[in-house]
Amino acid sequence: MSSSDTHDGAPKPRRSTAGRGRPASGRGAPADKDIRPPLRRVTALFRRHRRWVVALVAAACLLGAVNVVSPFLLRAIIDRALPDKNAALISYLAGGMIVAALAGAGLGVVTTWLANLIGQRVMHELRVQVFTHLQRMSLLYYVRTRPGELQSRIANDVGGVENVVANTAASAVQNATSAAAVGVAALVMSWKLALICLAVVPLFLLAAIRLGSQRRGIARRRQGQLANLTAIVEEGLSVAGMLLATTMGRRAALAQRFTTESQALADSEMRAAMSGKWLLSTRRASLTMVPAVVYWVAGLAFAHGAVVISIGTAVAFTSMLNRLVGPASALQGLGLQVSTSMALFGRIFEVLDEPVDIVEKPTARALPAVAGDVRFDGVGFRYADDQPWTLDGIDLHVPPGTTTALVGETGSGKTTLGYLVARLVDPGRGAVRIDGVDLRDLRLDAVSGAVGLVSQDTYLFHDTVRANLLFGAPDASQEQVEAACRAARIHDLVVSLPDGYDTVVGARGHRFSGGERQRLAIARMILRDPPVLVLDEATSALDNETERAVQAALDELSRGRTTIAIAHRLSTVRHADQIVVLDRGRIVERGTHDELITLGGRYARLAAGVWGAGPGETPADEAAADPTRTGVRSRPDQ
Ligand SMILES: Nc1ncnc2c1ncn2[C@@H]1O[C@H](COP(=O)(O)OP(=O)(O)OP(=O)(O)O)[C@@H](O)[C@H]1O
Repeated sequence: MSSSDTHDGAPKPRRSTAGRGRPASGRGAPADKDIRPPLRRVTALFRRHRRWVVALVAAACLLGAVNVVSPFLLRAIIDRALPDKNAALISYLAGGMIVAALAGAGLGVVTTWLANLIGQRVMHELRVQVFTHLQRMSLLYYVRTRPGELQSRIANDVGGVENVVANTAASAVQNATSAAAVGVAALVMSWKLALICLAVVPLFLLAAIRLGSQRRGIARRRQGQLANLTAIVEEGLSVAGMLLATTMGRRAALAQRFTTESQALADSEMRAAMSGKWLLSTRRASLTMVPAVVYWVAGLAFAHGAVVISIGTAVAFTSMLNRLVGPASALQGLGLQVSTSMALFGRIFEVLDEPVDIVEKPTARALPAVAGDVRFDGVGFRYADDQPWTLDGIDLHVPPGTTTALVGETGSGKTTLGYLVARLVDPGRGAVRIDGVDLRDLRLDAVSGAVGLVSQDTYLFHDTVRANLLFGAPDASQEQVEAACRAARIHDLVVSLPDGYDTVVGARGHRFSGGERQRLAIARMILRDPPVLVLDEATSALDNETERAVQAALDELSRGRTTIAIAHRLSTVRHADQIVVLDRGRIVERGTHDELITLGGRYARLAAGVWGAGPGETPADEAAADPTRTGVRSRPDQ
């Protein structure tokens, strides 16, 4: 289970900072960067399936042998059975050719089946490996990775390799063994003729090598362009992207970007399809010319009264060479496909090599009964080594069951502090502890079981209300689901819908209003029941009734839990056991509302500016406060 399991909602994206820190491959790596992996690494993927690989090679060798039997039988028919007019021998030899053809067909099916089996298993494992590796990546990785890039790596790159491995592995093995068998049989039949024919092989190899590197370059570019296209689709054809493009009048510009990328992709596809076609055609033509040379040499010798080879050998030899044309062409084509797939493997390994920054120690422990005591001991954090500290010298104690409200100007580090509690990021200095245990010494599922994060950007899957609610607590009963929804003040609304709890929430939950989505997220967290809660209150203005419903739901959720709230509501702050004021990553004030108002410092100024709150105010004054509360925090990117 990942540490983000209890996190309700996707952490806020940061357009402005996406480029900072270590560049990730995912952030639009140059499309033509050479990332060819070592062959050893690719073959290692197949090692687990070596028994099947041995079976495949055995079947293919058998197929190759069966395929060269017929020319020998043909030679015997022409040179022996026909001159002797031996009917029995003719039937016997022709029957043998029919059996060989049938056996060849059967073995062809077996090799195809085996190759697909191996290919699909390897690709399935690779796909799962990429997905699970990416799942372990931290929040920061996702912030800096372009949307759509990872989908492209899994769908286009693994899919591309899959196509090559599964579909052409069979013909690779079949053709290689067939070509080898034909070579051996040709030497046995007439070594002189065979040597003449084999002389052209090095030329083919040279051509194949040159074409291979050309193809790899094209493949790398093409995959990069595919990723670009996927990213544009992901960004432009989502609810948020469509809204942005429409309201900003950028639909045409987006379509133009898509058109340009699509055209570039079409050009690459064209180049890929045509690369080396002339070379290939010339080579195929020269192969088909070889039989003419055989008849020429044998014919001239025969015309001059010398019998170099028998007519049967000449016919059988050329029929065997015909069997070489197919495999040789296929092999050269395969060489190109292998080059292409190596480029794709390179892109896949690049993702697999991305280091995981939030790791679980081998000695990590569980946390059986969590009291919910949260402590920051001298915590410092920065998003990259070359950046200033976002948080510094943070010493904070949040006793079990109490509420701490974080307030401060925008960019002061409140959200980052919340991320540290949920171990979405690790501190650079000091330690964050729950019940006295450093989060880095806990198992990741212990952290996600202990800390729940409700962010303002509620994330719901495109699934039913029930499935979304059960995401964090799959074993919860219908009664528990309903109780959670009642507590979150959303049950009545859900049951009033025609499909009730089976209503599909739509992409990212857009079938529901912002306030309803928040309450669904709160119900989901109530079901999950974490002892520690990080609450990022929404800044968006809700109407009074929704506001009250959300507030009641939040109160219900926080009850009995250690709550660290990034607070925007006066009620949250006023009732907090402790208010912590952050300024440029440092705690500058702490105390209760009344204490801090009396102090007359930064909090007092902030409270007066945002809520109009002054000394001695009662909670009832809240109703008169500015409901938008935008002064504390504004997010240009939301
Ligand atoms: N992924 C990131 N990479 C680099 N810098 C970041 C990243 N996320 C946040 N920051 C920076 O860290 C600082 C603190 O950000 P944080 O989101 O914690 O502040 P905040 O108090 O929650 O602000 P707001 O109220 O606007 O949400 C800001 O200067 C911000 O630009």
